[in-house]
Amino acid sequence: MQVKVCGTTSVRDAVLSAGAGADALGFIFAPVSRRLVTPQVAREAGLSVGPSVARVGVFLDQGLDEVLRTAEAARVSAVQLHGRLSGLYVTAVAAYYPVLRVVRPADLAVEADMWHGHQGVTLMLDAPEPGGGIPLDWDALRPLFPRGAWLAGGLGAGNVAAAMHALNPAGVDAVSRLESGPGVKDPAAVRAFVQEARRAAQSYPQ
Ligand SMILES: O=C(O)c1ccccc1NCC(=O)[C@H](O)[C@H](O)COP(=O)(O)O
Repeated sequence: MQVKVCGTTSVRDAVLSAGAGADALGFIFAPVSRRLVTPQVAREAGLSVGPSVARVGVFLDQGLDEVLRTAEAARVSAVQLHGRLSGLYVTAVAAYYPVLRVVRPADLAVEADMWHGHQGVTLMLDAPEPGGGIPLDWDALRPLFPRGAWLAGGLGAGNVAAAMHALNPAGVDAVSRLESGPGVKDPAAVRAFVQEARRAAQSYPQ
């Protein structure tokens, strides 16, 4: 079970999240985000935590060229793709990086079929508004949730165990509930989130 802390905007927060035990850090390169980070800062932050922590570049409806150039400049180890994207586009990115393909509940069944058995693409179920802090209806999604998929959407220390119990995801991801302000991590909230996710993973192993 993997734990990703998203919306990293500084070396300080990268070190904090890695120190708390996060497996992956998210760096958001979507201009609409209040957690936008430059490739240079993301690269520096990635270097500050070492290679055992995955560095995930996060994009929303951006051109293929922009995604690949930004990912290269930031030296990320994986790419997370939000938005209305064709299968061809996702496959093209997956030729270069492991992909977390983010889907909304309404698209879950179709996308799960599309990517079933594709080694380089992992699904992440998220709320319709990324980074919005709104949890999904986990019980309603239980029959649809694919094995091996990740879960995001309004997760924090207070609810990650219940979400994992309901859906048994392969990874969890969060941002809003881990912040003291947009793009600034709350150290206690980050530590508690990682700790609770680990505790829940021991109670409900994959
Ligand atoms: O968080 C953002 O500002 C954001 C903007 C545009 C695309 C993606 C974004 N975040 C991606 C994430 O991976 C978030 O962690 C995920 O959506 C969950 O967010 P939250 O519900 O706030 O925990």
